[in-house]
Amino acid sequence: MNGSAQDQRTAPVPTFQELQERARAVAAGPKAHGADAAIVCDRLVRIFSAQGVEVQALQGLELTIRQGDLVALVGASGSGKSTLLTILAGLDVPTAGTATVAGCDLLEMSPRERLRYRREVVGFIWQQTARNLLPFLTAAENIALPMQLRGGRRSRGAGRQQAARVAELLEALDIGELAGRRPTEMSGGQQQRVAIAVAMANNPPVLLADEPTGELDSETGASIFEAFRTVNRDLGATVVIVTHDPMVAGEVRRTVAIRDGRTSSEVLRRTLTDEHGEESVNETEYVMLDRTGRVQLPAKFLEALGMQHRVAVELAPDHIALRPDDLEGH
Ligand SMILES: Nc1ncnc2c1ncn2[C@@H]1O[C@H](COP(=O)(O)OP(=O)(O)OP(=O)(O)O)[C@@H](O)[C@H]1O
Repeated sequence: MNGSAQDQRTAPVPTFQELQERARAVAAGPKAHGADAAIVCDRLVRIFSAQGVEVQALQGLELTIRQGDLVALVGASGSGKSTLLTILAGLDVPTAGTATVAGCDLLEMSPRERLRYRREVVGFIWQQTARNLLPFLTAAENIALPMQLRGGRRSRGAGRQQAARVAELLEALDIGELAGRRPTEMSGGQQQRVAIAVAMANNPPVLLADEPTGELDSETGASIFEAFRTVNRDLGATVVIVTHDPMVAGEVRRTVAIRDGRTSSEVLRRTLTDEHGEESVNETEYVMLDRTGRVQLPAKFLEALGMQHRVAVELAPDHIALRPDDLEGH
């Protein structure tokens, strides 16, 4: 811009640096609860009725997952993990409560919006390797398919963009040599890595996986987990993995346990570096506190101290102490 044009300006145009500072200030300002979350579930309930019997698979589940997190969901068989995941995937609808994923309200979507949601907002990986890929297509064709189904107005260059995205995903997940192979020509682990690329084809902000390493040996499982880490770190997706695999649960920063259709406890892991540069992993276990003040204590803690029915509770300046009931029978 020349000098005379600058002189004619009435309001000064902010510099790039000023704009950056403003953006930082807005980002650092106060936020509503869950505003920066990828997933927020509030009092989520799912009741199934089968042959006149009602099963409460989710019983008021609360869960917040931040953008960019890599989270494992664990819990006993029948605790409600898959029910939660299928709701988050837009494949099932809760009976009550609210669930929001990447700003989409899962209870309010029209069928058309739900279809778009499943194609563009969440990627999903099933445990059964064969369920994730079409058997008559090669890996590269499987990865291109979600982009073709997304459709919209076909611009010139769309095909080139799709081919570039396929190449990008093949490289990011280190599966370039599988591009021309059909699922029957791949191992289970290779199929799952291709499945992760398929799920990420339309660059969804959230990736969900139900027992993705369930059919694989532990070494192959570790390579699949590495692929999830890549997707989380390099492609920026928030990743939620339902797993029984202790290796997976032990590697993520956050493990959320589900019990009887509710989030019951979680473990947060932080890597600490001491003054000698030695790294150690610090694990802290948390239990959920609901809005009425109820907490569900880990069964192993209760068993260790023989706590049942009633516990003595005492307020200290910085904590609440729970002790076995020493007046039992009174
Ligand atoms: N379609 C359905 N109809 C009836 N009951 C169902 C249905 N889906 C799930 N349930 C019931 O809901 C409860 C939770 O099931 P869910 O599959 O979510 O558990 P899970 O924690 O994923 O178990 P697993 O680890 O064995 O997969 C179980 O009691 C199950 O029998």
